[in-house]
Amino acid sequence: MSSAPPRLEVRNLTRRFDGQTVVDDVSFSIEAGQVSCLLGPSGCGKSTTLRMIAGVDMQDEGTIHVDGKLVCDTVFRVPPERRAIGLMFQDFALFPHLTVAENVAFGLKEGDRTRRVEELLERVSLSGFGPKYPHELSGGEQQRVALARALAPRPRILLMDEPFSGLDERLRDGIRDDTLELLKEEGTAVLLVTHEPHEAMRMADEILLMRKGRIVQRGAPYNIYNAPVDREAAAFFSDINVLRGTVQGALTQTPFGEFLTPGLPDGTEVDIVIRPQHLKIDFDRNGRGPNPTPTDGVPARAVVERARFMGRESLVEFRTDPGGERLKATVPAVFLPKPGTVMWLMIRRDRCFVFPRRD
Ligand SMILES: Nc1ncnc2c1ncn2[C@@H]1O[C@H](COP(=O)(O)OP(=O)(O)OP(=O)(O)O)[C@@H](O)[C@H]1O
Repeated sequence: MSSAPPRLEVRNLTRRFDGQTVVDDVSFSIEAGQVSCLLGPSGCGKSTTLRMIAGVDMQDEGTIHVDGKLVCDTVFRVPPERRAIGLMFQDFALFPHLTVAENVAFGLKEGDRTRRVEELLERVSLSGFGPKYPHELSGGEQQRVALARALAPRPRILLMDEPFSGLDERLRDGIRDDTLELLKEEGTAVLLVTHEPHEAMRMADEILLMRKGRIVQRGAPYNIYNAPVDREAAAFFSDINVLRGTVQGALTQTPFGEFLTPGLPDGTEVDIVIRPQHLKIDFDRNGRGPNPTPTDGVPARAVVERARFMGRESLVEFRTDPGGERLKATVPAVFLPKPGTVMWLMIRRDRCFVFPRRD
């Protein structure tokens, strides 16, 4: 392991507006070549965090270091233009009166300017676009120019705030992948802000899940998705089903049999959370369902309320009978049973998360 300090290190960053704490003791670091994603719902403090790192807003508490050098604390402050930090925001605002080449060259000194502009335009597949003006380009092309412009001065860190949200959905995944490839090649440390879990999963080496000004969980996309820290974190990434129950003797009774809920005192109310893709659907066999198994527990009888085809999968909504619990299941195929059809559901026990209820 290298002993070099992280490219970006944020420690105990706090920001208050009108007595309200909107960024609350946030700490994280990003290595060169790493893409980290601040993910969270609207208003949780993502952009404010970014603005403090960029230097256009100032924290009430905490420090920011770049390559081990202090860039900002509550007294000392390197101005934004001397932080070697590139910015790319949603409305990437190319200068309309400058050509594509002039836009990309904007932050560059004389010298290898022409070569760097050509190199970057080629890299974002826009060779030959140099003399054009922004209004002659599609949204996706403009976004690629904005990326080239942001990377041209070889920033040590690139801050991106919802950079893809203005784009046509069909273009987005391709542009995200191309962007990621270029960022990795350049070795820039990237902090990307988004409220879209899909975007974070696609782009990030590490996700920093933010809520009400705090980072509630951090980790690789796989870990965040498969080991959410609480019910809200699970629900942020997909629809969820919640089975409610009460702990009795380290067990909780559900329509799918007993669940082990060790370590929780008797009487604790728990939510057992399962994603729709981890419900298994089986047919009714003259009033009988499949046999119980250790991995899937006891089957529960359920009646179809509604089934919809979603393109990549079918979403079937059930109501357990007896019990009346609403449950959603997805199937990666066309599966559209009629409302009123009796079926049986089982749940992958290894895919369930148990959380003490908070509300
Ligand atoms: N200059 C300001 N003055 C007062 N309140 C502010 C200011 N800037 C942000 N806020 C408040 O701080 C909170 C966090 O805002 P911020 O823009 O950081 O959230 P966000 O997570 O980026 O949301 P979004 O995804 O909608 O941009 C919000 O409640 C916002 O209204």
